[in-house]
This record gives sequence, structure tokens and C-alpha cells, in this order.
Amino acid sequence: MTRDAIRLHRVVRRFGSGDAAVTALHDLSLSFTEGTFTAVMGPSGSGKSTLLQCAAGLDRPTSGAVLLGDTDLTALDETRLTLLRRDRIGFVFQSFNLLPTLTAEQNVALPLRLSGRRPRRGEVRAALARVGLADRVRHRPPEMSGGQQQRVAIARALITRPEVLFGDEPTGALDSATGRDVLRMLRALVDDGGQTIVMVTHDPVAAAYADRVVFLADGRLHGTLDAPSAETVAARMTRMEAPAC
Ligand SMILES: Nc1ncnc2c1ncn2[C@@H]1O[C@H](COP(=O)(O)OP(=O)(O)OP(=O)(O)O)[C@@H](O)[C@H]1O
Repeated sequence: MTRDAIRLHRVVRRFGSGDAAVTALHDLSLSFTEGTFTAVMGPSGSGKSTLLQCAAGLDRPTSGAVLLGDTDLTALDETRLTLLRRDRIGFVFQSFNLLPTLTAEQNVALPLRLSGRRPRRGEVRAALARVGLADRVRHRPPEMSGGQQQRVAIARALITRPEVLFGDEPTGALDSATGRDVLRMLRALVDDGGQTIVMVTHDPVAAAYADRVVFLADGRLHGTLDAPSAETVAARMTRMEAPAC
């Protein structure tokens, strides 16, 4: 039986007010099945980042509900939302966001320390081994390649065993070969570990690693594509971006 890891119900996100108001998400309902990999695509300004931020509890919808398992994120106060983000959600960014003065091992241990747990060395090393960095535990971010830094960021996001891992263009700053390595690793986390992943990307090749692509246009759902290939995704994007005649 499949279960939804996360569900958005009639989510609206409006920024500003009056004449300057922008509606980034219009009454969006969408769910992400546990143990699946979803790519979110759409033209620039279509609401992809806003969707991810609302789903991950980094931003609050103007109205609607975001359910992580049985918990409605929109009903939580700031303290509870912070705790939920720390314990149940992982996030990786295009720019890695590692602390440059800490070693890989210390960066990965940080979320555990922040939640008051003394990290076991074996646990942190195992997380780094899972992303192929068993031999880089003492290196600091400036001593690592972009791909290695993103792997550290992924190990850090996964150390708390989050229910969902969100990525906002996680391969956007990497060259294509390094990006593919990271995508293969994300795919393996889903296939071998049952991880749920939701990733925003502009790249049809990256989207083809997912089980399903969700397309957004003007803050609205514009269809989905199962078992995507780079070609089918690119064709769909070209149609979406073509000016209406
Ligand atoms: N903090 C904000 N204040 C005002 N408007 C915002 C804010 N954040 C996003 N928007 C607007 O909401 C809309 C959706 O933005 P969003 O960043 O979610 O799009 P996107 O699809 O991720 O774009 P891109 O592909 O260019 O990163 C845009 O019109 C944007 O200008």
C-alpha cells in the first residue's frame, strides 16, 4: 500500500498586497508518495521554489494545508515548526550552505548537536560513507570539489533520517558529469533506502532521474509525467514555454 509522505491541500501563497500583490501558488493540491523521487519543473517564476519552501515548512502558505504524515505544518507555531524542520525534514540547496571552518564530519554532525544529541562517530562516518566520502571526513569545504561538498550537504540533510529530502536545484552549481554522480546517488537513496525526495530543477536530464515530474505554470499544476526521459521532459517544457498564439 502506498502512503503520502507529504500532501499539499489547496495551498495559496500570496506575496505583498494591493496592486503589488503576487500570487505565487494558486489553490495548489498535490501529494508526494513515500519512497518516490519527484522532480518539480516549470518556467522561471512559476512557483517552484515557493512550493518547495511551503512543503518544507520554510515558508507559510497564505491559506491551505501542508501535511507531513498526519501533521499539518500550517497549524504549528514557530517553535514547533522549527523542531519539525530539524527532526523530520532534510533540505539541500544549490549553494551547499556548509560551514567552511568545520570538517565534513563536523558539518554532518551539526543537526544532531543542534537537537542536543551527542553524535556517535560511527553514525557520522557511516553517513559520509553512504555518500562515497569515507576518505574525506577530515577535509573542510574549501578543500573539496563542488560535488564532494554537495555530498556532504546531502549526508548532513540525511543524518536525522528525515521523512522527506527536499532539493532546490541541488545540481545547479555542478558541472554535468558531477551533477550526474549526485543524481545517481539520490536515485540510489530512493531505490535502496526508500527515501522520499522532492527536487526542483530546470534540467530535463536531472528530471529524468525522478519517478515523476510535476509541472507548474503560473503557480498552478500543469500536469505530471511518470517515468520521464530527458526527451519527454524537454518536449513538455518547450510546449509550456512557447508563446501562446
Ligand atoms: N519573497 C517574495 N516577495 C515577493 N514576491 C515573491 C517572493 N518570492 C517569490 N515571489 C514571486 O512569486 C513568483 C514565484 O516565484 P518562485 O521563486 O517560487 O518561482 P520559481 O519557479 O522558483 O522561479 P525560478 O525558476 O526563476 O527560480 C514570482 O513571481 C516571484 O517574483
